[in-house]
Amino acid sequence: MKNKHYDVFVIGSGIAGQTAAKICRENNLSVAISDNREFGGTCANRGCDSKKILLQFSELLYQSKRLEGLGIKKLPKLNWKKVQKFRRSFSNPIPPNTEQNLKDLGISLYHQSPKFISKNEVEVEGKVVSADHFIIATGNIPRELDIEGKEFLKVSEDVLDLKKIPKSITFIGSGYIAMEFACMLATLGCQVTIIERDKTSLANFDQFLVNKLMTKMERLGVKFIFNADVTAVKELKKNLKVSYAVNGNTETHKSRLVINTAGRVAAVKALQLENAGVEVDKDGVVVNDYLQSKSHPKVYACGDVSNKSLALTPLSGLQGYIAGNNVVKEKTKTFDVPCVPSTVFTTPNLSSVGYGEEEAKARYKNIKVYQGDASDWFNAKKENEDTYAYTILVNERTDEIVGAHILSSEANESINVFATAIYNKMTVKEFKNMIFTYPSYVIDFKSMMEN
Ligand SMILES: Cc1cc2nc3c(=O)[nH]c(=O)nc-3n(C[C@H](O)[C@H](O)[C@H](O)COP(=O)(O)OP(=O)(O)OC[C@H]3O[C@@H](n4cnc5c(N)ncnc54)[C@H](O)[C@@H]3O)c2cc1C
Ligand SMILES: NC(=O)c1ccc[n+]([C@@H]2O[C@H](COP(=O)([O-])OP(=O)(O)OC[C@H]3O[C@@H](n4cnc5c(N)ncnc54)[C@H](O)[C@@H]3O)[C@@H](O)[C@H]2O)c1
Repeated sequence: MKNKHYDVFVIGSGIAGQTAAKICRENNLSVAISDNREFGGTCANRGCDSKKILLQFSELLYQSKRLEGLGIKKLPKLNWKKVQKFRRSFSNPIPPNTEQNLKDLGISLYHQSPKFISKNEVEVEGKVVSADHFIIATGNIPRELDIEGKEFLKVSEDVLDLKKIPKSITFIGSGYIAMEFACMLATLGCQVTIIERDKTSLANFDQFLVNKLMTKMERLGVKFIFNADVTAVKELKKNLKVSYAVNGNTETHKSRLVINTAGRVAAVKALQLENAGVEVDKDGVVVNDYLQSKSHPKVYACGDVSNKSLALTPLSGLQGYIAGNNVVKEKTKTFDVPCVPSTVFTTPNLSSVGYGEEEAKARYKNIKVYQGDASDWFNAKKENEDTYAYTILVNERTDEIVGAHILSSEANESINVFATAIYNKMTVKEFKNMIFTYPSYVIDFKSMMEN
């Protein structure tokens, strides 16, 4: 077996791995990167970007439906084949372009999963490769459900790649992925059912808003089944039959497709990390604030696969930046969870930044909660949209805004204004002193913070 040595060996070519690899290379370290799938990672190949491209078509149809009879005479018709062709025009070039870009920087590429064979060596493509540092950036993969018939389950990337809109679909779990796809497919005429083990959807989000979102989704035709444990999937002639336990009874539901959206776990199995003594817990590779493996400091982990991540693209990029810099110069940067806005791209969007109500109440003595339904405000009415609501949290002692949660058709953009405000510790008074464009959703934020 041939031997090779690099200063740094990066595993995974998503945003985290690429960012770290480039920083190391820019600092003249010899760098290799491996991926056992197409280069470029989840977000660009089979996640955020593909999803947003598809969603804009269902959103356009939804907007047209809202305005049907108010000026829209005929609803647009979708050519799904063309929609998919358009989506692929973004995702197909990602792997070759990513590879070329990395090669141009002088980074060596491997197209296989490495296996650790000692603390500083992996076996990959028939070679034993040693490195001074390893950076694990292998991301997350769907959590396998250990149920009868699990081989019939599809996952999120199959939904992104649908050749046609199915007549019916069932999602197991109602987190980000299921809720986003459910809105898209229901709008496109698919019968959507969500089977969730918990008593609610999106348990980490503001439940006042989640309840309004679920009511809206029910109006779109989505059926929710809560407190249900899926036990089996069976193949019928045309459909799949899902069996689930609810209130001590076994019930069944039939649909054309069943999607496992019951969460994602760190992709570490193939790496044989036990041979390097790298500790892993239920959230991923156990790292310290420098993103160094706690049990093996020459190994770093960044992005979704680290146990300090929130599986979001901007955070994975940030962690890649921190890990790369710490490899170049030890202990130069630490990861403190920053103020992270996130959006569930549902209909309407559910966006959130800062503390939730419970967290804020636990952290501060007195919290002012501005909460309400804004569906009769101008912005919603002009779109004939029936769902628009908010929860904004303010530390009463300092008047600082500490959390904002918005359910609106464009919250994915406007939440960034609250992200800026919270990051800069703005008070309500300071926020209200700002001039915003009119008419806009952002200017409504001032009115939301009235008594
Ligand atoms: C459907 C979907 C929609 C999403 N939408 C959003 C969104 O709208 N906004 C947002 O912020 N986040 C979104 N996310 C999450 C976001 O995609 C991830 O947080 C982000 O891509 C993680 O980046 P990463 O570099 O850590 O990992 P990844 O991008 O997953 O990269 C890991 C890479 O490692 C490779 N790999 C895995 N195992 C091995 C191995 N053994 N050997 C070699 N290589 C390996 C993989 O093939 C992959 O290329 C979405 C995720 C999904 C699934
Ligand atoms: N817009 C975005 O930013 C975006 C979009 C998609 C994904 N992501 C990231 O990817 C991560 C993974 O998303 P996800 O939707 O797969 O997971 P998730 O963790 O958000 O949701 C999983 C859901 O499945 C439920 N569940 C778990 N086991 C179950 C079972 N056996 N039966 C029924 N329900 C079960 C959970 O209670 C939970 O509600 C997210 O946490 C997020 O960080 C982000």
